[in-house]
Amino acid sequence: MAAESIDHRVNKRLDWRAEFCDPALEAFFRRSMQAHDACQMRHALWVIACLFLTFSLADYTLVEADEAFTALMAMRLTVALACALLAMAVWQRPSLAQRTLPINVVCLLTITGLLMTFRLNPEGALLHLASVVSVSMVLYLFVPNRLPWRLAGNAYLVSGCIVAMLLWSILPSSLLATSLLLMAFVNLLGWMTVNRLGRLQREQFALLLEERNTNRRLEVEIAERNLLEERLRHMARIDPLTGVANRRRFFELAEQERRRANRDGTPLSLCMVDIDHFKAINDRHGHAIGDLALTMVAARCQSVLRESDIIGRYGGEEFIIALPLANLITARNIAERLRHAICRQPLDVDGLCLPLTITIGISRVDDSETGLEESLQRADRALYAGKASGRNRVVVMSPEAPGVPFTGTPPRLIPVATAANVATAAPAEARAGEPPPGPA
Ligand SMILES: Nc1nc2c(ncn2[C@@H]2O[C@H](COP(=O)(O)OP(=O)(O)OP(=O)(O)O)[C@@H](O)[C@H]2O)c(=O)[nH]1
Repeated sequence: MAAESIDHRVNKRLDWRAEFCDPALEAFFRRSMQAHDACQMRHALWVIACLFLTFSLADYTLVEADEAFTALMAMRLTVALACALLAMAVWQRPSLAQRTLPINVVCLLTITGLLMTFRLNPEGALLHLASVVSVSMVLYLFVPNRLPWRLAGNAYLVSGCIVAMLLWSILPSSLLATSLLLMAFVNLLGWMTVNRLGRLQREQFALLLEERNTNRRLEVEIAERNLLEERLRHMARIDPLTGVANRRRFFELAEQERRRANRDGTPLSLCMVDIDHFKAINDRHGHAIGDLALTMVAARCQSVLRESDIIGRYGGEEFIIALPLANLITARNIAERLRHAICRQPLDVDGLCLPLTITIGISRVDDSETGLEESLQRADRALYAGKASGRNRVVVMSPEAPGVPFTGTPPRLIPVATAANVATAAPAEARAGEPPPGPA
């Protein structure tokens, strides 16, 4: 079971075995302890194997080199070999350290082998007692068996030891009671220690899980907040209806462009775009259709502009565009393209065919200006001049004659307004000395 599936239910309650009452949590704990248990198991097995072989030295001093000694050695070697084999198997497959069967088979073999030494060497009473105590402690402290199996193994060890001692009269009866007390004490101590260790481990594990759950919840919360912040930032920048920059964002970006243009000595032009007779669309078809039409006009304008151009909604049915690197001639050409993009084909708004036109007022930001306000006013004046002179046209306001716009007749290209051309009111294309339309 994955950590996520036991989320929110880290039940710290433990049973008499010092295991989690929740079986899923216990299984998860045991799985997470697998590597640790495997390591512990390997060490325990090597310790038992070494102990068994070491005690053969004592056998050698106590038993003469006869058949009994050979049998003892054979038994000790068998146990040591079984332990070594299991240790190597656990090294290969750590999951074996938590399998009841192989652990208990080796425990059974070890304990039986130990009891057999009683028979083969009835003289070494104290040696046997020491072996029983050692193996008992190893079974409790190092073999990562579950508590009932540890208790069962030790019960077999103690009862076998008592039976063997009585059967083969190994211990004088005066020492039997003391030995029993000693074994009972060792078992009590072992049980209490295992219980305490198990509880501590599981309490720590539960705390760790809780901490992990809290961290995960915090991560989710942080991600949600970041998303919300990003959405808010987006909402603070974008006009929700048309998807273009809102007025505040437009002026942030346009101001950056103005400073860059000023620094690099490059041109920057502003276009004020207003939809003609938009009120009539609202009145005739309703605001919902008006909204859709606004969105489509913004999209058509965007499709004509370059990535570096900045378009924003100025308010109502008015848009504003900053054209970096565009002098008035280029700006006028771009504005004409915008105008054509809108008027060349009626908008298909929700099945309705809406013929729309726009009027555009243009001004260039002058190098001497420290903000966008003045050029904005000029563009606004040009726009209103365009409205006044019939709409559906581009009007350019020259910085040299800011109060006097030049209006031309669509769809002809309209040159930069100057005092001279206003005075003569000659057709734009016929004006001599103007540079031809083209990139700035
Ligand atoms: N549907 C819709 N209409 C809007 C929105 N903002 C402004 N308007 C409408 O746009 C219309 C603008 O009307 P006017 O300022 O009289 O301009 P016009 O009708 O376009 O006329 P001219 O600009 O003189 O050609 C008003 O009816 C506003 O209600 C909007 O977000 N959605």
